[in-house]
Amino acid sequence: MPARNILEVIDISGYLNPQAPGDKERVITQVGDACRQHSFFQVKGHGVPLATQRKVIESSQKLFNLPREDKLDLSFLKNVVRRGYEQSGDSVRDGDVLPDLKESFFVGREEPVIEEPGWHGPNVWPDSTVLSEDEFRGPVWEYYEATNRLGRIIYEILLQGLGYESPEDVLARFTKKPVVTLKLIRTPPAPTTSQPRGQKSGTEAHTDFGGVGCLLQQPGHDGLEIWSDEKNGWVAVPAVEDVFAINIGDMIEKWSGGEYRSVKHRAVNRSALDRISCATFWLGDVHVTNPLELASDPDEETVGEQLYRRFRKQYGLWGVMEPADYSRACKAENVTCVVQ
Ligand SMILES: O=C(O)CCC(=O)C(=O)O
Ligand SMILES: [Fe+2]
Repeated sequence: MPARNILEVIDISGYLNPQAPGDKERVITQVGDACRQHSFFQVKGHGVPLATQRKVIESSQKLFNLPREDKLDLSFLKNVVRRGYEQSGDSVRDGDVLPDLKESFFVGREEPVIEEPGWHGPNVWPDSTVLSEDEFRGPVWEYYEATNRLGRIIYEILLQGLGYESPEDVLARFTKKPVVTLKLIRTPPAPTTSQPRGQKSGTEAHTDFGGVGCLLQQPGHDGLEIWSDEKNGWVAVPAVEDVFAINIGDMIEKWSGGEYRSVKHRAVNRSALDRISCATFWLGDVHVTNPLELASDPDEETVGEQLYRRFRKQYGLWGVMEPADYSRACKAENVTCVVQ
């Protein structure tokens, strides 16, 4: 396997629109090698239109620039399907004393009613008098759909790299209604005064919960750093327009028997300006256990259970609800909840 640069940008257009025999296979090999060596790679030629990327960054800025009260009206902690606004300070990473500084906004698959508390239901959108459809909901949804497609394609490529010749058949086992979450993030500049223990900025060091993460950094606003065992240090990933950073989460590490590992990363904004990033996490169906034959899981943990385990820890400070509590919360808030 040729040694690959951790910051290599792989052009996946040969997979999406092959022009010559071997184009698809070349991409599959490049991605597979990058995953085995670094569990991280970047892509161009991905099919997400540039205009869609630019608009989602502008829309995110508009949302985060709203008055704090307007944002807190949309709080994800009040929402039974965990959509909406996460204020700075809500999330704490393993081993850290103080919480992340970043603020976020969560969007997921749009369902008309709460089908499954904690997972599937309507999104939370700012009222159109606060941010019009054109200013926020439209561009954000367009981006959600485009990166939903990209995440699925990356999964397809990863599965082929693991030796599955018919990725569609494998995907059919765990993606009937996959959880796909978009997180819009604003990371403030790192504080200039000396830091209390554990708090640097933005998003502290962590691995992602689940499957494939597709991250767009606001061009020119670096921040993402990947841990490299080889270098025994952090590697800064430059924020280049039209390039997505892709990383593997804990669930794929488990499912692939460690062949693809979950990479530790963090976001530190070393500039004087705010930084926007947009992360789409492509997971799987809530109730499936490992659909691959590469590793057995004696606990038979489902996708949903894995996510809850991590989510509870990360937001434990604020008492995140257990699944059963969601239906009670639905009743209390008088919202439709089809799961009791
Ligand atoms: O903001 C970033 O660049 C990284 C965010 C991230 O790693 C996450 O939200 O899981
Ligand atoms: Fe992450």
